[in-house]
Amino acid sequence: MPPTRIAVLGGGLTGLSSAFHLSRKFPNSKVVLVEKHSRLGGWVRSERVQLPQGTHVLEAGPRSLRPNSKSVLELIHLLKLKDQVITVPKTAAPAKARFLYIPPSDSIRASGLQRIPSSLFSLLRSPLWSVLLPAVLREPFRRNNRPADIQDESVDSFFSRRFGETFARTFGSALVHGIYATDSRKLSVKAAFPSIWKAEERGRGSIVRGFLLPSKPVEEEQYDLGRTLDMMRDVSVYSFRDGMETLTAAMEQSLLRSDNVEILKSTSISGLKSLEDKSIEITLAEKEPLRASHVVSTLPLPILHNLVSLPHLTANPPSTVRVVNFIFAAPPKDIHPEGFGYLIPRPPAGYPHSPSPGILGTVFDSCSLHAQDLPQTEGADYYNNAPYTKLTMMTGGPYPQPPLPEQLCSSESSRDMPDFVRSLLDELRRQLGKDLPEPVYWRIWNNEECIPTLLPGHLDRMEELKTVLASDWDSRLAVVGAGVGGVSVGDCIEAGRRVGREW
Ligand SMILES: C=Cc1c2[nH]c(c1C)Cc1[nH]c(c(CCC(=O)O)c1C)Cc1[nH]c(c(C)c1CCC(=O)O)Cc1[nH]c(c(C)c1C=C)C2
Repeated sequence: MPPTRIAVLGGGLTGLSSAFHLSRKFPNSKVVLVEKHSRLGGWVRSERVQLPQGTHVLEAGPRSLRPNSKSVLELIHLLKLKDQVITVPKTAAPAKARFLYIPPSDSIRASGLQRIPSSLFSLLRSPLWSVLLPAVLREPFRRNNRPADIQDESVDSFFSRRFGETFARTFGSALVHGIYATDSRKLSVKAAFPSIWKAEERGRGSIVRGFLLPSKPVEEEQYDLGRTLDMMRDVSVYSFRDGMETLTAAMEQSLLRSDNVEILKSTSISGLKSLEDKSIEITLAEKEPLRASHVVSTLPLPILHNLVSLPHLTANPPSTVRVVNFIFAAPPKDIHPEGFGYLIPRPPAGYPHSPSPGILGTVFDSCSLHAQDLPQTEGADYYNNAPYTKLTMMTGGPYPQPPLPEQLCSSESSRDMPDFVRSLLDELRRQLGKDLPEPVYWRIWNNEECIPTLLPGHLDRMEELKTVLASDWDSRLAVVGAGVGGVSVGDCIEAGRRVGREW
């Protein structure tokens, strides 16, 4: 029976996408979106700040998208956001130049900011060659060393087996910092990087061989893309003129215009139970309970665990990421090299036990996102001529961190720079090897428990969860979101697009 009333729990990316797609797919059903906070959008938060000579978009969460996610392109088409898209071509510096920062204390010979080679020529000239080249050249000739009895393992164990420990720590841990903000020794390779896990199988033990062989064609999903693919030709990454919140705000506006959608903000959920007639009752704090024929939970799994008894909801520990935006009144050329930014690998001795700045990486936002800032730089040469530079430092994850000021703040609200921000700035000067000017603006965001670390065995656990949802809840309760499927913006939108297919 098609759903009569669908409750979508959680108004972040997955919740908004679920409500948007379900309300279109079931136009005769009522969709109620319930969100604890007074705003929708979850971790997607963009803010335009006003400085004496212009305005700048700052992001707290995801800031750019890759064009390979068709579910996001479809939303851009359906929500008519094409004119607000800003793109970075594949040939531009931020697409090509990505860096690692290797501290002088590291055991590998290269130190400082090192460009990650993107071609054989650049590899041969890179001080990183001694870590990269022998590891990659030897890998196809190493014996198949995946133990027969393992179904999954950590990213670090996987890369160490195939490329050696130094490669795994230098590149693997940095990659994992930049996506999951976690320790690569804990993250499941099969859940986080399924294509690499499959490549090893295809290459009969060798990842390199596996990537050289054709992979099985997968059944193509159909998307309503309009002309978005044309717009994305030769694009490396993209965003929106007013930041990523454009996407979540447009979904919210579309839901507000829909006759069959109701949005309940500032509404906490205190319970969830299946009733005799198979409908589901959602208990709300300070409001009448809600009855639904079907429920989509996009809540973080540990939060759902407080509402209902289901297996594996607390298996994955979440990472907290502190994000600090800086604006300097100087062109990017005076602050940093041209490029996307840099990632920092795990220290050779592991993460410290005492609080530290804990920098995972820094994004050179002006390079990819200068089109968000006003006034626009005359001519194309923003790198040499823009009057301002904006960049973002990402900290936390597996690093223990010092306490934050009680009130999260920015240079607008606080006269003095907190010690934490000062320590980041000192570290930034060391890492860039430059005597930087004082920033004219800074802003702290604390993304508390924002990304789950999917521990090995995650995919099997999620299969078991699905089985229980089918047997005990008749598949009327769907559990989706970053803690179940992938953590990227595209994964969250896709999860919302697919939910309810079996209803
Ligand atoms: C709040 C910080 C976040 C960190 N990772 C993510 C967030 C939201 C999630 C994430 N970041 C990336 C991906 C892969 C995207 C894909 O399409 O494959 C995901 C799921 C890649 C990425 N990492 C950084 C940037 C700017 C991007 C591009 C996408 C985006 O804007 O999020 C930089 C970065 N992110 C984090 C750290 C520690 C870091 C360091 C420089 C954590």
